[in-house]
Amino acid sequence: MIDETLKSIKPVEEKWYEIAQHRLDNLTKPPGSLGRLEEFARRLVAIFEDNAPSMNKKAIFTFAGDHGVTVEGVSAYPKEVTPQMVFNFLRGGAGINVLARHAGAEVVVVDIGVDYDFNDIEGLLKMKVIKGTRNFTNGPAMTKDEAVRCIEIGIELANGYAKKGYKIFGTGEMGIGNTTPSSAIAAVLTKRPVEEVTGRGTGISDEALKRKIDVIKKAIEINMPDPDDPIDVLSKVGGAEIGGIAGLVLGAASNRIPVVIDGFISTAGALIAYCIEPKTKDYMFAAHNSVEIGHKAMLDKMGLKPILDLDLRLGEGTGAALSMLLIEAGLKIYKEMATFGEAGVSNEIQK
Ligand SMILES: O=C(O)c1ccc[n+]([C@@H]2O[C@H](COP(=O)([O-])O)[C@@H](O)[C@H]2O)c1
Ligand SMILES: Cc1cc2nc[nH]c2cc1C
Repeated sequence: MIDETLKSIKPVEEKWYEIAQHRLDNLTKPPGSLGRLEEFARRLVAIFEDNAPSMNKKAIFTFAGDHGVTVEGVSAYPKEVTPQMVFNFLRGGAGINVLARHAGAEVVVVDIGVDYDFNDIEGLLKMKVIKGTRNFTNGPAMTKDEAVRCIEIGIELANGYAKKGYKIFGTGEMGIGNTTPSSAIAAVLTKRPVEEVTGRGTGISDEALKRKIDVIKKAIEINMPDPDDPIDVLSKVGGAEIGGIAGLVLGAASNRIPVVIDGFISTAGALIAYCIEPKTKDYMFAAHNSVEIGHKAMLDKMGLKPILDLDLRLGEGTGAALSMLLIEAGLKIYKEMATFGEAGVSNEIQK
């Protein structure tokens, strides 16, 4: 299934950027004066291959998973918070629910790896691959099959929501401990020292940060993830929600749907997808610059420039929801602004 998806991922065509640029330069403004809003419009026109696309249906996928490595004391919060927050998402009371409502996006909550039995609770997509990953200081977090299954779930969701007419996706996640595997992925795939890509996550002490760095170093030493094999990296030092996000990005690209990448953990998932197929980059928007150090290294590796810089570090998809509003603003400018000709405004630049 992954191979089939990869085959259908095409880069966006230069021709469409030129078509979009031509219109942008005819709108009543000095060329380039709407800055990155113009970039968003150009990219959307090229992704959709449509000069007047609409993005009325938006979905943010919040993948939840637990992490065996939390027994090492790498988070400021207990792992029970993961299922508790899932209930909060389903009741509509979490940060992502508020900001998604603000952005007019639907929140899709996916249990891909929570160490809790939700039974038949309404509103949750039950796609559990694993009841929490294994503690990766002793061996791989997941088997290769489990990692592949997580990616497939992301692809299946992208295919299903594309079919239902959704036009833009956002990524999000919830998982106590998940900045630890994300830093491990960042270190392996960007080849940076662990210290440079490991931060405080939910807000750990200096002492816990030292422990977290040692834990990640040990995990990389013991598991020896192959930096040239992103699925090997995902299975050995990753997490279920990170795999789901990687799959969603691959599926978005194969369906020609723009995907807004949230913060640090989402970017680790996006980086796995990028290393599997670099063409996915054409479909990605980096929502924001997370407080988490190490985020920039991953964005730089993919050549993505974050849209917002609001000192966010919540995850869930909150940054993705906010930046969707700006991406949409760029499209509205493109579709609704008058041209020089229509408005009778002179387009002659004085010498
Ligand atoms: O999105 C981010 O950049 C981000 C940065 C730090 C923490 N988080 C969230 O906090 C949790 C992980 O933090 P931790 O300290 O438990 O590894 C997880 O539920 C994430 O959604 C998210
Ligand atoms: C309360 C809480 C909410 C979260 N949302 C994403 N990560 C989180 C971590 C905590 C601790």
